[in-house]
Amino acid sequence: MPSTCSSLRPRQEGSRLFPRPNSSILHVGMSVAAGLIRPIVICGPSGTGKSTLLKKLFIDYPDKFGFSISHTTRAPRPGESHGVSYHFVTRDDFVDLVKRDGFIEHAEFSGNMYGTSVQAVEDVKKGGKMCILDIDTQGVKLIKANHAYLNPLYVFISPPSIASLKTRLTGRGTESAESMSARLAAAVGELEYAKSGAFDVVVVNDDLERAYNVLRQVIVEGKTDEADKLPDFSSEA
Ligand SMILES: Nc1ncnc2c1ncn2[C@@H]1O[C@H](COP(=O)(O)OP(=O)(O)OP(=O)(O)O)[C@@H](O)[C@H]1O
Repeated sequence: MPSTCSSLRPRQEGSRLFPRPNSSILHVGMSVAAGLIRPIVICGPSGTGKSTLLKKLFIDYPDKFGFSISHTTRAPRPGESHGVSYHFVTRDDFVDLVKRDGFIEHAEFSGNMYGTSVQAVEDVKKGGKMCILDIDTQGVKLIKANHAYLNPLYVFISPPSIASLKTRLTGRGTESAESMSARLAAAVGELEYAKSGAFDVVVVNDDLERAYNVLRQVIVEGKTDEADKLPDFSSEA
């Protein structure tokens, strides 16, 4: 399926809708007019509400965001077409693109390779739209290390507390006890990474409408000064 730039997690296939300041770059709207559209990196612990927030954004602004097409080595399914659902490529071609550093991130699931290419992100930009990359901290580190020229705005979606994260993951009903522990353990590392100042903007997803409004102002209106502060999780860690 076409998706915004994706995190390539297995959940992407099927259920995931979205495969992720400095004062000179605050005005996304103005940047669009000037042809300087920045990709938006959205990152945050699993269960913090990234998909929920992005879904609202896409509904409210259907024309503002572009869809990047992922690469895969799996065979097309009925109804899927090349360059629309995915770029369907051979394993040799995929590996060749990996070697040429053509992927922002790539991963293998169930014997098939998937990747978000730099070209796919740039194609969205060329089309005059913002590409949202919903990726994990590993992906953020890869972009910073290898593809910093993409110059994204790094947005961290934070839970109000680790306890609330646990409640949301439980409420979503998608996780086994084992997966829940793994996600919560990963969250601690992700929050530490956010604390290091890796993100331009933090949005605390406490009340959904409030958080959505902050995210909307940051992404659509370029008002990064409306963003939140990272909560202090030290009493919970
Ligand atoms: N502000 C909020 N208040 C309460 N519940 C919320 C809020 N935002 C999202 N949720 C709920 O929390 C659960 C997790 O949200 P969601 O699936 O959007 O998280 P996610 O960050 O995209 O997770 P993953 O990275 O695992 O895909 C969902 O059941 C969602 O309805």
